[in-house]
Amino acid sequence: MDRVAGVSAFLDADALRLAVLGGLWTHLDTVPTTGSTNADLTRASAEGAAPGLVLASGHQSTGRGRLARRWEAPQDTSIACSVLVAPRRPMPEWGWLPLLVGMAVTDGVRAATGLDARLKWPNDVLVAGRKLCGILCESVGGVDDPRAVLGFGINVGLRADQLPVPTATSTRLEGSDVGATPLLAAVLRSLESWFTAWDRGDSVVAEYRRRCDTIGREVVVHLADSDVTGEAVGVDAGGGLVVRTASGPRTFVAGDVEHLRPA
Ligand SMILES: O=C(O)CCCC[C@@H]1SC[C@@H]2NC(=O)N[C@@H]21
Repeated sequence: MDRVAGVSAFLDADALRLAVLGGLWTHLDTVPTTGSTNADLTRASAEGAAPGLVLASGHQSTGRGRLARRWEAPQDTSIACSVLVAPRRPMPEWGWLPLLVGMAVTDGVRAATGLDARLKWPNDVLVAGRKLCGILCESVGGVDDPRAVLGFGINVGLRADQLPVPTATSTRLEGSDVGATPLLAAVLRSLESWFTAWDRGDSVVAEYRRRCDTIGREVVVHLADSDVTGEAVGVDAGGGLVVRTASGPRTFVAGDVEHLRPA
């Protein structure tokens, strides 16, 4: 399904424009419902839209998750948002993009709700150990004009019986009555600063480490065909997790990480 134009009662487009447009974000739309905001911006990019575009919705009928999973929530219970960017960093460093979004969501949630949001590598935003946000970044455009769609979904008003899995949570369930509009504005402002800093070549590793509960812990990295145990010691220039294992350091660019104990 394509996006349905109209006024979203959940996300106030005028207030969001006032709060975030003017720098990196150049154009912002909200819609009550759509298929997938990532799909919409992928299409918009192919049709010539300029980077800086933001699309947010209170509902998706075919929301995309990682590993070809679905990402869905009842109408106006979860923020679905995607932004179109044109990173200048070399592509091998684009593994940082989902990490930057995770940092921005962590900071935005903390600023707008006061909740103690933390990161699990690469980009799981957790509150009280439960997942508040899903992030999906996709490369679009050609070799001459590479771009990325950065998509994130933040659970806001979901009740316990509406959670997709028991390990998920929402700002409401964690005790915050924050509205979707101020929360999204805080996340977009933070994403602008983290993306801009990283894109001009600043190191953001120390700031990522400060927000991340994975580094400094004993972890198990679950791979398709094996499990690797060791101490997570850092994140490299490509966004990969560096783990000190019994057989030496290894870097993982993907994998499901389980936290064991503090190292
Ligand atoms: O599997 C995950 O954890 C990632 C979920 C990403 C969901 C967001 S919601 C906005 C954007 N549009 C999509 O279709 N997916 C992402």
